[in-house]
Amino acid sequence: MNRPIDPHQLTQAATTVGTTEGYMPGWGNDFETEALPGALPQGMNSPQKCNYGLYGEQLSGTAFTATRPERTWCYRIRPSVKHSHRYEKIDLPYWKSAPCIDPDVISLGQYRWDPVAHSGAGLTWLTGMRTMTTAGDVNTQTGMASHIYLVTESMVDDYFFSADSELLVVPQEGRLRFATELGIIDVEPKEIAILPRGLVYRVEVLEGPCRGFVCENYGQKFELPGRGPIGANCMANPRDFKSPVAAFEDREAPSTVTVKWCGQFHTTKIGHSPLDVVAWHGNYAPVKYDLRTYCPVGAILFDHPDPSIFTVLTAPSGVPGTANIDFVLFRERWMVMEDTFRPPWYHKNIMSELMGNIYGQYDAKPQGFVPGGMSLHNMMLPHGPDKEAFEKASNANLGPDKLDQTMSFMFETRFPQHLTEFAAKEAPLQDDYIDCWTSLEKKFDGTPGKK
Ligand SMILES: O=C(O)Cc1cc(O)ccc1O
Ligand SMILES: [Fe+2]
Repeated sequence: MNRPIDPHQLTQAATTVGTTEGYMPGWGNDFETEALPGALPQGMNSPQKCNYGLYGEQLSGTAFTATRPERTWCYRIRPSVKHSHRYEKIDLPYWKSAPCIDPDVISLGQYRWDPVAHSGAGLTWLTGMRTMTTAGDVNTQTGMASHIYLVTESMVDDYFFSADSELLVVPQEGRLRFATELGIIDVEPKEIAILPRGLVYRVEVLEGPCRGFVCENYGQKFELPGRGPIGANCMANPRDFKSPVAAFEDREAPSTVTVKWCGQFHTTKIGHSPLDVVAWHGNYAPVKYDLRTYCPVGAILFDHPDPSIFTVLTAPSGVPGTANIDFVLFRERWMVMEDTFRPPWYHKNIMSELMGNIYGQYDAKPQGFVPGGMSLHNMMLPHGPDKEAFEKASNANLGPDKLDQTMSFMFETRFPQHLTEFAAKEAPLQDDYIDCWTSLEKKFDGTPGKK
């Protein structure tokens, strides 16, 4: 059942200069937005009485004392404490958290999956989340989980927030709406969304069925990577990230709020929509980004750079230069390098590489890594182009060549990734994946010259 939000129940801030279709541009800006005139206090955060009888409430995504605190002030119909009746534990058996190490599952290896198929069962954002890998430890706020979501049904009077993580959502099929406390974000394939830790939302199906990938980041928030010698432009540009304008519901209805907290799920009943923030200001907000605006920079004479050149966002681990997670995008681009083996080289990496295909063909794996599919090349395990890609690239005529109609991505983490039981036993794992390298033959015969 698809029940998108009823626009008559929702009061959204008027689009103003600097906004596009209900979104405000800029990564990490200090935004201000109000859905009713004068709802936002000016010049201070906590007036003795807020206009319209609203309650002021701060949502902090960083420690109060962080160097650059990230927080948002919300002016809402009811404070969030009104939402917290007793919590009851519930089971969402397919949504796992680290540490989740199953002794019967081997994670050491190279793995690839076909797209997880829709089952025909009605699944929501909560019941349709399928964890593939976990890394680190949710209790120490390190590492991540990767998930596939299969969503066919809207949440109706049901709301969710994750105290454990921010969620990076990468749609591959269908259109979703995130109706959040801070406004509405719609996403479709070739776009991404980030839902900050602690933010309450409801997920609706705008066009189903919906499938996609989620990186659940237990650690420090994603940020734009330092650009170094690349300078101020190209890659992901700050203005292409969009946060929603304020939108609220004043609706009394028996509802539930489910909370993910230290890897467990609890639910509580409330009597109204918690999406009741009439105005807000701050720099801790959900955001969407169109991957087509990512401007790739690469080698323009010879050789193949490290994939970090395609980093869209990075989540620091505390060790400088060593990310908890890098989100890396392999998109359409020109290949122009002279006398160069152009696809990814063979390699082993201390970081572990979880990849997903959004659409098209990935250059190192022309077959088998299909849209909706995933692969995992875990810590220090060798991988690289399959036989077909190797032969083609070693013998190609090296004119300028456009890699067209292609978008794959990588969640790369400093921690080893552990397969869930679902990934190892239920998801469509390709048993023959490692055979893609079997037929690479020895070409060395002791004589110099190119073979
Ligand atoms: O393994 C992969 O396909 C991802 C990747 C791409 C690349 O261009 C260089 C290194 C790398 O790990
Ligand atoms: Fe790799």
